Amino acid sequence: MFAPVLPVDIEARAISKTFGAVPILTNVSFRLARGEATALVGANGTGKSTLLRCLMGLIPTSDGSVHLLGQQTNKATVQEMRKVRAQVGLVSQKHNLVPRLSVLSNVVHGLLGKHPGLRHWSHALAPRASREAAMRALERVGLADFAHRRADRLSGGQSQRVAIARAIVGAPKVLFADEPCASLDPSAGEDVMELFFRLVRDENVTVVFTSHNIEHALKYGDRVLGLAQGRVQLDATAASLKPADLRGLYD
Ligand SMILES: Nc1ncnc2c1ncn2[C@@H]1O[C@H](COP(=O)(O)OP(=O)(O)OP(=O)(O)O)[C@@H](O)[C@H]1O
Repeated sequence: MFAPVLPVDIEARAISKTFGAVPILTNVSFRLARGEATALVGANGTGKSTLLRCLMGLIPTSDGSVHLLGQQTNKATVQEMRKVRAQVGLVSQKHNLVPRLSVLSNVVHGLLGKHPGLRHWSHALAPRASREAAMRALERVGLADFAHRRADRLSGGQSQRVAIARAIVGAPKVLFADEPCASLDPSAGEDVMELFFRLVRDENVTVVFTSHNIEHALKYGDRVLGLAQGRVQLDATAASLKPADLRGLYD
């Protein structure tokens, strides 16, 4: 019997990226299967965030191609890209909530990709189904009681949980997380990582996350991709690695 072949949700084919004349990413290739969590690690400035932005189609590659959920991003029409983006969520290092709006409105914003337009700007305007989906997402991150609080009256850990609710409200197939707990203290950071990975594992979401925390990379990643000066230096299952194998990336 052959093991079933999982669909590939994200593929980088020999991608390179330069800013001006400066090479940032060079000949980066990998394929990430459905439901796989990949930790992207490497020293400061080695190109992790740039790679995430290329994978999401937010910036063009200089060479090579990205295939996200079956769509070659540099060949996609605006409508095709919109369709892909509606199935993709992002959790960034700083939660990027709109401070003056309610927690619930901020979570409703997670549906803007699926329903572009003013109605998904504020929970008061949003259709009932969207408000209910946002409430369910808040329940899943344990913050239903905070739905009507202003976003700027939350702690860092609570804000990041709201950002997670916003990322999952549209039931994405793929989630990108750029140092999701970098701004949190170790205990709040651990809670956020536990919660995030419990939710994504429940839904078989494909995840790419960056982290400077070697323990997190090995604990939450199925696979670890290590970048050094914009090249893939390490590509292995987390189970086959020890912390020392990753420390070399920081020398
Ligand atoms: N828009 C841009 N224009 C010019 N250079 C850029 C731009 N964005 C990033 N860079 C440069 O690209 C390099 C890689 O940056 P990037 O943010 O991808 O690294 P990183 O691995 O995510 O770093 P960190 O771990 O510090 O977050 C850096 O030298 C950065 O200055």
